[in-house]
This record gives sequence, C-alpha cells and structure tokens, in this order.
Amino acid sequence: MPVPELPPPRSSLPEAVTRFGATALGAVAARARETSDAFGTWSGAPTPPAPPAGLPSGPSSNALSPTAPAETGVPANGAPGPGPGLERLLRGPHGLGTAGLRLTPRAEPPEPVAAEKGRPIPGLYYHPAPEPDPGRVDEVSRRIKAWALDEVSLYPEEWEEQFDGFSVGRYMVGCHPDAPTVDHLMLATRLMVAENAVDDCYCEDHGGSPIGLGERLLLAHTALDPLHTVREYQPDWAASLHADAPRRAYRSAMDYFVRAAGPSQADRLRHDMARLHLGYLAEAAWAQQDQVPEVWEYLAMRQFNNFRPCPTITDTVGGYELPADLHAQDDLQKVIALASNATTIVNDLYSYTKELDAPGRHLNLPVVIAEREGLSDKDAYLKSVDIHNELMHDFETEAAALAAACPVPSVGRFLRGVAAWVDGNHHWHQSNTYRYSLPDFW
Ligand SMILES: CC(C)=CCC/C(C)=C(\C)COP(=O)(O)OP(=O)(O)O
Ligand SMILES: [Mg+2]
Repeated sequence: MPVPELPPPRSSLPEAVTRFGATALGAVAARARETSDAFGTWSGAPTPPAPPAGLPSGPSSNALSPTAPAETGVPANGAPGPGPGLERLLRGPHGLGTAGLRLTPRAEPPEPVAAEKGRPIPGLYYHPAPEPDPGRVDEVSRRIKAWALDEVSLYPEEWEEQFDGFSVGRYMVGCHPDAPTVDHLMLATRLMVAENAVDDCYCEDHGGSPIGLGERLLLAHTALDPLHTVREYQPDWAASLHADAPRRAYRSAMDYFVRAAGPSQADRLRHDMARLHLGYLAEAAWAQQDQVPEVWEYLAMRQFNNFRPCPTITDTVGGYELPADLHAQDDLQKVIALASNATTIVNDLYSYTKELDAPGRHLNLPVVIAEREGLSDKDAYLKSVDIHNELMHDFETEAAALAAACPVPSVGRFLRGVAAWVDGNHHWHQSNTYRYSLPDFW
C-alpha cells in the first residue's frame, strides 16, 4: 500500500524572544564584547545595535540582528517552515564578505541528492539536509578506516562490513558543514567511532553486558580524563589504555581532540562523556532488573545516554571556540539539551525495528510508552513522533530566543552548528538503510 508523504508540521516558533531580557545575559555578553572569535570582534552593547535602516549588517554583526530582513521561511521540502526569528538564526551572517561564513542554506533547495535512500518518518518534524560533500566523505572514510585499523586496531576482519555500513564519514561530513578542513572533520569522526565502540563492546551487541559495566566505563573514562596518581601505579594505568579496542579508541580520539581544542573545550567534552556514561549505567540497571522505567524516567535516562557529546564539539570542529562562560549559561544548556534530546529520539524512532529484532528487550521511547501507558505499538510509536516534534519545536524556539537575547557571534555560530548537527543526524538516520528501516505503521 502506498505511503502518503506527510509534510513535516509547521514550526511553532512563538514570541519567546520577548521573554528574554538583556539582564540574564548581560554579564556574559559584556565579557564577550572583549572577545574576538572566528567571525571578528563583537562590538555591540548587551542589547544588539541595529545596523542603519536599509543597510545590511557587516561581518561583525550577528545573523540574528533584529533588523535583518524577514524571509518567507519555506524549507527545502516545500513544507511550512520556521518563522522569521528562527530564520534569522539559521540564515547565518549576511552582508558584504559574509558568504563564506554561512552554514546550511535552509531556505534554499538542498543539493541534488545522489545517494539518498530511505524515507523520512511520516509526520516527523525535520529539516532536509543537503547530501554531504562526496569528496570530503571519501577522504574522511579513507582516513577513518586507516585510523581504525592501523592506529587503534579497532575491529576484527569480520566486523568490517558493519563498520562500512555505519557510513561514519557520510555522517560526520553531513553534521559539520562548516568544518574548515578534513582534519577538523576527523576530530568528530574518531570520537564518533570510539563512542560507538564503547557502546557496542561494553553495553550492547558486540560483547556488552550490564554486568560489570560500571567498572568498564570508569576505567575507559580515564582514557578521556587521565589518572594522576603515584609513580608506582601510573604505568599500570597507562598500559590499561591499550588493553581493549574501546580504550584504545577513546585514548587516541581524545589525544587528537585535546591537541586541537582549547582546555575548556576539552573539559566540556569530558563532562559530556561523563553524562553519557551515567546514562549507560541507568539503562544497564534497568536491563539487569528486567525493569521498564516510567516514560519520564526513560526520557531522563535518554537525556544522558544521548548524542550530546557530538553537537557540543561543533565549535572545535568548526575551528573556533565558544567561551566557557557562554557555553555554561543556563539558556544555552537548555538549548543543547533540547537539541540533543531531539537527535536521540530520532535514533529511537529510526532504530525501532532493529532494536525489536535484537535479542532481549531493548528500551526505546515507543517500547517504554507501549509498556507503561498500555498503548498499541503503533500508537506508542506515533506518540513518540509527537514527543520528538515537541522537542524540536522547543529547541528552535529556545535557540531563536537565546540568539536574540545574546547576539554574540560565537553564540550564533554555535547555535547554527548545533542546528546543522540536528539536521545532519536526521539525514543520516533516514538514509542509512543498512542499519535502519521503518515499521509498517502507515
Ligand atoms: C555517538 C554517541 C555519543 C553515542 C551515544 C549513545 C548512542 C550510541 C546513541 C544515542 C545511539 O543510540 P543506540 O545505542 O540506540 O544506537 P543504535 O540505535 O544502535 O544505532
Ligand atoms: Mg537506538
């Protein structure tokens, strides 16, 4: 039976911008005024200066200037799109000399899609992403395989097909359209591979188990956050980092990352990885007890067992730095959590059939809703789509509000980087038919 193509629902961008006074962000904006970043020096006041009427903003002004001209906001698939506030966020810098600074061109049609396969989930709110640059994909794919085999001995020969089917090069090139070089893309790609090695080998279907997971994760975490102890025991720890593939991968990926990142960017990643490991432990505890959590408990766990460490390195991969105090502000933390939660529920939806087919019970949002709320599999899945859509709308609302309230160039670029990651992540899940297929609900 043919499946009706439902357009993604309209963005519900509200007037949240008006809720954000300059007070909450005044201090960080003031400090940021003194900070140069990849876009130039911020030279405004906490409330952003509007360029003279009729003139485009210059390179140092933010894309979210309240005076930026409104666009219709129709996304590439012809579906109704985000409102003008979000549109300004997504459009990126404009005016003379800023063309090279733009990110995903959301209001324009995507590139012709050569390799795209798979179809989007009907009713899912998402933004189509352009097909990742094939030249970059080839180069990242070549280099990541060499790293996996030659530098960290990641997998035995029989796993090669799964490694290739994961298409990590395509994934990371699509999620980081503003990476200046392939070297920058490799920072994200190594980490993505290492994170999946830990998940597969410690937690899931390549030898993983909830039993003893806490010990394995803690020892692997020291590959990211080094042990500093007495001389007698330091060599034992150093040797342990080579003891298995997940630790070799973490150690090496982090080593490359630390050399490219600033100290606070590296520390941000360590913190996000600790969050991830905490999430793995809660999931494992439920598996060990054969327990299905309540829906809100599952959502809390999934906020930690989450893609978050991937979008939050967007500035390092983009070759600039979001200052630590700007990253730490509550409103940005909320935006990051909402975006990361949306990306992770996308995984729950696209990996639903794969996880149903796996041995044992694999928790994901539709499974938990069906169990805890007594819904049919289909209704639980559709409710999960609605939950995803609400998270996406909230992300976009909060991001637009923050960008308006904190018009610092590095914040605007970071928010666009997170949005690009969200779109690239959806594109990869939708098109990776090697790993994922949709249930037969429509
Ligand atoms: C890359 C990274 C930080 C991963 C963290 C956790 C993770 C593996 C996911 C959020 C993906 O979820 P899941 O384990 O369900 O993956 P698959 O569905 O098996 O692709
Ligand atoms: Mg999954």
